[in-house]
Amino acid sequence: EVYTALAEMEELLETESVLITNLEGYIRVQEDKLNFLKNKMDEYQREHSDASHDITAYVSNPINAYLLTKRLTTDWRQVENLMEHDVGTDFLQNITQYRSLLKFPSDEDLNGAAVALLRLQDTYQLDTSSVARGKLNGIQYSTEMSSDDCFELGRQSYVNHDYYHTVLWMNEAMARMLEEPTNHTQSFTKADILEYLAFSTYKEGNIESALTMTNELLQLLPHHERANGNKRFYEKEIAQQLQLRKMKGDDGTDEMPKSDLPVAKSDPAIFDMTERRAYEMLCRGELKPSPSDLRSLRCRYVTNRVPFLRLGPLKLEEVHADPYIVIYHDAMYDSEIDLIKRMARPRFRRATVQNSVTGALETANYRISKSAWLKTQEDRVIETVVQRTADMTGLDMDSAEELQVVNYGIGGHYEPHFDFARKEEQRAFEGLNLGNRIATVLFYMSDVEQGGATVFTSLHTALFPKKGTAAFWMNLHRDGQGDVRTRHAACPVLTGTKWVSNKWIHERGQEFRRPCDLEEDHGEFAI
Ligand SMILES: O=C(O)CCC(=O)C(=O)O
Ligand SMILES: [Fe+2]
Repeated sequence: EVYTALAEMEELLETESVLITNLEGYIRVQEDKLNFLKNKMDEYQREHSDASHDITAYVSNPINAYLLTKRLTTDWRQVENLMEHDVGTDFLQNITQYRSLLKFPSDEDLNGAAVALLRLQDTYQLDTSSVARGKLNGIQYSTEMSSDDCFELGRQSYVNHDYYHTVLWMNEAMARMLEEPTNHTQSFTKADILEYLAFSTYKEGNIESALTMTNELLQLLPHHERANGNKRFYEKEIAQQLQLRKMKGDDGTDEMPKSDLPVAKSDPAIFDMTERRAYEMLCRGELKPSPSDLRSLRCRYVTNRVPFLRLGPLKLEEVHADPYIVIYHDAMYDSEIDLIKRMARPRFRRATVQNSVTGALETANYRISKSAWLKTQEDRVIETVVQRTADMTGLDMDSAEELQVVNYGIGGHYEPHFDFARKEEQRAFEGLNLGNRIATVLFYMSDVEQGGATVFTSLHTALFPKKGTAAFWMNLHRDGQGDVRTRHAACPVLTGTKWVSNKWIHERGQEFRRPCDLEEDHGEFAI
């Protein structure tokens, strides 16, 4: 699929450009054909009206007689042949060939892109009509959505069992439809919208509104069978509820209202509402650490860890005291970033997560991105970056994983998680034999126009990407236990593109650099 990385979606524009050229070609050939036929018709008409003035005189001229006969035999055959010849075939064949050469999105991509748009709408509290008008978080972009686009998004939500967004987008489709000039090629009618709206409104628990909409639908199409059945159901249900309110008791034997609209399985929510609220508020920049948390934080140059740093000190900014989280500025240079992106692009694979039971790597909707791994020895630039990571962390890099380069897709995100493996995840990092992930270094390789922050849900701390900076924190306490306070997430990218790379460092080899202890650390700085 392509929707999981914007870097890959760029290729779709190339596909589109080829399709446009192809369509242009088809239209030109079709127009030539029609022009030829039109000229022929004019010629026929001209001759015919001449002849009609005096039919006898016309045919009595042997030349005319010959030409008339010719027009209706060989000339006409040519017309028939041309009418019969379907100029579309060649162009369709071309498109079939392109399918194996060019990148085409699939239905899964369409669904992924739709779900992404809805996720952005929820996380950033974007109101439906602003989104439809191309406004994202107050910034007006050039794109607008037609009623057809809104209807499709509503339908997609319905298929995903997401009745909440179905109602929002079907209402928007209706509003837009009434504003737009009559469109005869529209794939849906007002009645279709009402049917989706009524059923989804019922699913959302509002039977009265569902009934009102069904009645409205029946005014348009009085014999709509399903709507008539649903109307009876809703009326009965409302009557029963009224009765129930008077005296308790309900036999609940009624048949459910019917819908033949397609439905797919939905995902269960994966993190609790309190954390979700914190996560979303952090993503929107609405939740900040308290002033007392911020008071102790400093910026400083790091010059003493290795001699090289006297020449090129690291620029450290503390962002959280306990657990200690810092940002290094100018931790990766533009030229390094360019090369790393170039190396990663052809190797992108959909990012996976580890199944906590089986240890297997699998894809999940809560992590939408593509990633690639780069080995230290592959290029001098990677070596330099890894050396700098050693300087930034004071940790041994022999036990570090390869550099993981990540590009997020439309609304790409990674929901709250720990980078370390928990006790129950016995099989995590199996085979590496390097212990748990003791530390994370997260390089930001792009600015992100809107959204895409890294947020620590229990620390109320958000890091907004700035190209060239790197975040660093320890995932484990001194006693080797995971520090649950490091739980973090990547917020959905609202606009712009987000590139990061991860360097995960493991426990093995850090014994003298960060000696372990029988106790947890208590607020002492890690570096
Ligand atoms: O992209 C981000 O901001 C965070 C990524 C992350 O947490 C991860 O890949 O483990
Ligand atoms: Fe992470």
